[in-house]
Amino acid sequence: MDGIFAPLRAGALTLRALRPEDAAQLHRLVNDWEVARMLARVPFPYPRELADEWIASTRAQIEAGTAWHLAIMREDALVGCVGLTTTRDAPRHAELGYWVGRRHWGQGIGPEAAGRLARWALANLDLDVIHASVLEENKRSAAVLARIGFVPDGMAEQDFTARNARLPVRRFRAGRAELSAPAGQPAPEAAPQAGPAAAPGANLLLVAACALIDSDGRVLLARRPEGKPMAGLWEFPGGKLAPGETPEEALIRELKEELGIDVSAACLAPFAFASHPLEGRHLLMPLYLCRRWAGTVEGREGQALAWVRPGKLGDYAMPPADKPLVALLRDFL
Ligand SMILES: Nc1nc2c([nH]c(=O)n2[C@@H]2O[C@H](COP(=O)(O)OP(=O)(O)OP(=O)(O)O)[C@@H](O)[C@H]2O)c(=O)[nH]1
Repeated sequence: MDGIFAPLRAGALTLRALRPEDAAQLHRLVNDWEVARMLARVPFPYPRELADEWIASTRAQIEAGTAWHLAIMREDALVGCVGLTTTRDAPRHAELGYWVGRRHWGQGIGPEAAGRLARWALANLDLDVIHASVLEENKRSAAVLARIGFVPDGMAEQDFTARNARLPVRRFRAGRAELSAPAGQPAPEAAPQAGPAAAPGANLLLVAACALIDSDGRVLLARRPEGKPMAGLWEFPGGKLAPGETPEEALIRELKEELGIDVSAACLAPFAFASHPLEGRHLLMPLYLCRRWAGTVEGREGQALAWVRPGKLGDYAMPPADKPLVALLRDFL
């Protein structure tokens, strides 16, 4: 096992860091004109030593946090590679690419692997947009991107090493709105239609949230995990009100479930509220402050947590509804 990257499961596939011993298999798959001719930076013929060098460079990039090129494994066999590279001159943007060995084509490996890496990246890296380019003639790859949720983003040109030519490429892009549901699953629940007969407030989404403040005056933010709408954004812990619950009851329950702490209603001080359109509904979210709780704060649902100084809250990407709350908190604390 190597500790530089925790492998990702994608159906029957595993995406893991490339290892030196993958070089021979990788070389066999990529040293194929049908594969190399579609890839911008792959030479043909592909020298065997290049596989060693490239694998070493991918491991250095993962450690530096600049790119994640991963082996697509099915059982013990390497079947292709999928990669995501951060864009140096555009913060919060990255570029996705992948290839699958010819003998493994037509088995749904591309969408499964590329979709998983793209969703993981939006949830775990500081990104908002993922781009991808495919050679204009590469209809198969364009279809894979569309299936994952990528949308067309115009045309461009790129140098293709194996062809020794500059060729037209189709650009694609996807953000949280496009990638929030795993491939093949429906997008987040549709908003109920509030017709003329609907009860007042029927379109409201009631969410209670809490700014936990520690003894150093730092505020707790939690990162929305992969698979949820807006994955990767930071938010105040909390959640939707269950039927019949008060905001305080909902928060006490959510803070126990999400963070493993016990909070009493007397320690929840109402502070401000957010009122914002959200996915066809209208979010109404009271924000409480809490400085006293019992137990140790831990991410019970695998979510990343950060204790943030008020002056640094602006460095964390949060849902649009939270922006005014952050400004108020900064002034208050
Ligand atoms: N907890 C919390 N939710 C927020 C914040 N800002 C904001 O827009 N929201 C939105 O309010 C809703 C919170 O609901 P939730 O967290 O219980 O629900 P969920 O969709 O994540 O999952 P669930 O339905 O499985 O419980 C989400 O749509 C979330 O994006 C915030 O600061 N804290």
